[in-house]
Amino acid sequence: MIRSRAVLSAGSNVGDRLAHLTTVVERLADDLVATSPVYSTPPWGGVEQDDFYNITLIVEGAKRPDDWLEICHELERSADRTREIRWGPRTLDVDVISVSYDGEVVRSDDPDLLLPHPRAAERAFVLVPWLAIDPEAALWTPEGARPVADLVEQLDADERAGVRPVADLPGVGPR
Ligand SMILES: Nc1ncnc2c1ncn2[C@@H]1O[C@H](COP(=O)(O)OP(=O)(O)OP(=O)(O)O)[C@@H](O)[C@H]1O
Ligand SMILES: Nc1nc2c(c(=O)[nH]1)N=C(CO)CN2
Repeated sequence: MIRSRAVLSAGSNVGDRLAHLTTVVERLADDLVATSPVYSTPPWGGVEQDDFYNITLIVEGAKRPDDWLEICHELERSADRTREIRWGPRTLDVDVISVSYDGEVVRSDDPDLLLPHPRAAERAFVLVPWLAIDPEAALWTPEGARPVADLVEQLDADERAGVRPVADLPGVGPR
């Protein structure tokens, strides 16, 4: 099978947030290209709740887009993730932000796997960690491919400032 590269975003704001994010890095260890530091991030989406810890990861392997999504769901299930409130508190949320084959970005309007993730461009908690591990990163948006650095610049200063690095996961700093 042809290798694909995916950008994944993981977040947690219930229970041991670092432990939950560590399960993601451990599960993906064989495919890992880069893991961002852990960022503390204010809740996005309007629901009052505790701050999240977030990471963005770049992974590469002989996998189809659905395979990456399945791993995300498997990780959420292992963390006993429940979905009560949209954009509400959760032990672990893992989203597929973008998938590409040899630089060619996959676009999907399948509601089970929208690609690139339609809300990524608005989320400092995705973009800031992504930029930290790939300063050249680009995200396909309805306006075309946009450098992640420009998308970050265009976010509210407050939103950007709220996203703060707090830790590297044990043994898995950026590389
Ligand atoms: N790119 C994607 N990554 C992850 N899930 C996706 C994606 N596109 C569609 N989905 C679907 O979205 C559904 C809801 O996912 P989830 O509960 O994680 O949403 P959410 O994290 O609350 O909100 P958001 O989608 O805004 O991040 C899942 O059933 C999943 O199949
Ligand atoms: N800061 C931050 N906010 C969120 C997050 C997240 O991972 N980080 N995930 C959500 C679920 O969709 C809703 N809001």
